[in-house]
Amino acid sequence: MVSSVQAPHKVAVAGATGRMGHMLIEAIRNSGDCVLAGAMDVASSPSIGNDAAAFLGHASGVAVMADVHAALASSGVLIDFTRPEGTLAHLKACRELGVNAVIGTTGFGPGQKEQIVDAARDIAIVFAPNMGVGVNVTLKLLEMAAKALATGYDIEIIEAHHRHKVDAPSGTALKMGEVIANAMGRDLEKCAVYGREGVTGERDPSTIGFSSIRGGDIVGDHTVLFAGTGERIEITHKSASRSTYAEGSLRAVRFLAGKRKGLFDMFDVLGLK
Ligand SMILES: NC(=O)C1=CN([C@@H]2O[C@H](COP(=O)(O)OP(=O)(O)OC[C@H]3O[C@@H](n4cnc5c(N)ncnc54)[C@H](OP(=O)(O)O)[C@@H]3O)[C@@H](O)[C@H]2O)C=CC1
Ligand SMILES: O=C(O)C1=N[C@H](C(=O)O)C[C@H](O)C1
Repeated sequence: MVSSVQAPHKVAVAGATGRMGHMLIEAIRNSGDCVLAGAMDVASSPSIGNDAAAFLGHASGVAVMADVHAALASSGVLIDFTRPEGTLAHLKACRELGVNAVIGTTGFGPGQKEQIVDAARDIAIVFAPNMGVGVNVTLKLLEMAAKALATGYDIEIIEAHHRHKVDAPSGTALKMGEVIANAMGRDLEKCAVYGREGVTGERDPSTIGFSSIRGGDIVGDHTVLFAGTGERIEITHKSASRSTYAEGSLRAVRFLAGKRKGLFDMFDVLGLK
């Protein structure tokens, strides 16, 4: 449902010339209740100074800027799909200016995640490794499957992404592992196995395995395999377009309208908790 609370939502986009940046600027333009109020990218980007919607053949009146504070000056919320170090620098500025944030970036280490938790004491943040509705419903299905298949089934998570992706396993695969481990009362940090090579020995039944494939223009595929004796169950989600991530991000923007502080995820946004 499209909320009209505080609409139009004034949205800044970080990584404005990236794959998700472009998808978000197009989704904002088509949304009806959000307006592009700021756009930022790294200082070395050749697009600095250009209109942020030029790639659509449209003039938004918003230039891509390297100055984070200037790009946030007219915005109520930032959508950030960049890199962990960039997101954390942007978040510092959001905190100083009282701008809320939707964070889709993946690849954060534990200390970096703590910084996001800390920022949520002052501003409202939606932080999720996958903004797509379908993936979040898949996470709920996995929770149910993991409880029912707690013994006798080996769990393997296989993800495939495009050749440009820089982090592995994907944030979504790690979240799937976390949801499954929590449902089974296991600690993912202790039971995760990342890739296999050489003489590995027999499989330890308490482990959750991760395999990552990188190639071509694969948008994002995730399969969780529950391999038992005499049967196996596979739960798969495949993304065919990044538009699902952009639409989910705009749902997060609407969810944050009127919120002052706190850390939320897409289960909160979609009412799946
Ligand atoms: N949560 C979700 O639903 C989804 C999450 N993602 C995640 O979003 C992130 C971005 O993905 P994608 O759009 O494909 O990546 P891209 O590389 O296409 O875009 C990243 C953008 O961020 C900029 N950037 C890079 N480093 C920094 C930095 N240190 N500070 C500020 N800006 C920076 C890049 O600029 P330049 O190109 O000039 O370096 C580029 O404009 C990844 O972490 C990815 O895993 C992706 C899709 C969905
Ligand atoms: O880098 C990507 O492209 C994606 N990243 C996210 C992740 O790491 O899970 C979400 C989606 O799979 C696409």
